[in-house]
Amino acid sequence: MEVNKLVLVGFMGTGKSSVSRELSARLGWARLDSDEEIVKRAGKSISDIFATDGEGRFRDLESEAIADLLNKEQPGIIATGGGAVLRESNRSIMLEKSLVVALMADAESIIARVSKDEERPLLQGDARERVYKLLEQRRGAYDFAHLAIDTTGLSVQDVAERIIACKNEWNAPGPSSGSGDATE
Ligand SMILES: Nc1ncnc2c1ncn2[C@@H]1O[C@H](COP(=O)(O)OP(=O)(O)OP(=O)(O)O)[C@@H](O)[C@H]1O
Ligand SMILES: O=C(O)C1=C[C@@H](O)[C@@H](O)[C@H](O)C1
Ligand SMILES: [Mg+2]
Repeated sequence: MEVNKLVLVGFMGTGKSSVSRELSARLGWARLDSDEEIVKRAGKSISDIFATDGEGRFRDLESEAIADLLNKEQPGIIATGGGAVLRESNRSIMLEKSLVVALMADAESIIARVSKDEERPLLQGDARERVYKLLEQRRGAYDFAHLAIDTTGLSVQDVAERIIACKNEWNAPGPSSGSGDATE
């Protein structure tokens, strides 16, 4: 069966939200974002959820949002929060229901990208130090994805093009369809 969901996973600032917008425009698929869904459902910002309800509550809302978005009938691109991969239940539903793409970038690119806005509670304080520490803690956390793309030095458009090429290859009929090692 042809894949009709793409899930983007990756550390903060690797471009999941931006690339999902580009993919949605090119494929005509719905653009869904677990962070945005959580904010909509909770009626408050991610920083407020962390501050008033705690990270555990945020993670529960995140798991619910991811499952609900993946269970929609319509084709879609789902950008996930940077920590969505931490729960095994999230990883398994993503792998079951979609083509999972991990976006990567080197630490300095991530720092440059995330310093443009303040909406990341886990990077409060010294963002540079926090990025290096969290990247170390999450080493390997995104390796479960079906494919990985290093976005360092690539534009959002370049990344979207590569993902579409991989999706088409994944769907293509043939002996290696869907089972080959598409990891870049
Ligand atoms: N390939 C890229 N090259 C340069 N800048 C980029 C690239 N991808 C994203 N950006 C910029 O980096 C910033 C963060 O991107 P984005 O919000 O898409 O990341 P994210 O992975 O969704 O982060 P989060 O996990 O925190 O939601 C934005 O300002 C975006 O314009
Ligand atoms: O990496 C993380 O744990 C997070 C990333 C963001 O997308 C948000 O989901 C939230 O700030 C937590
Ligand atoms: Mg995002």
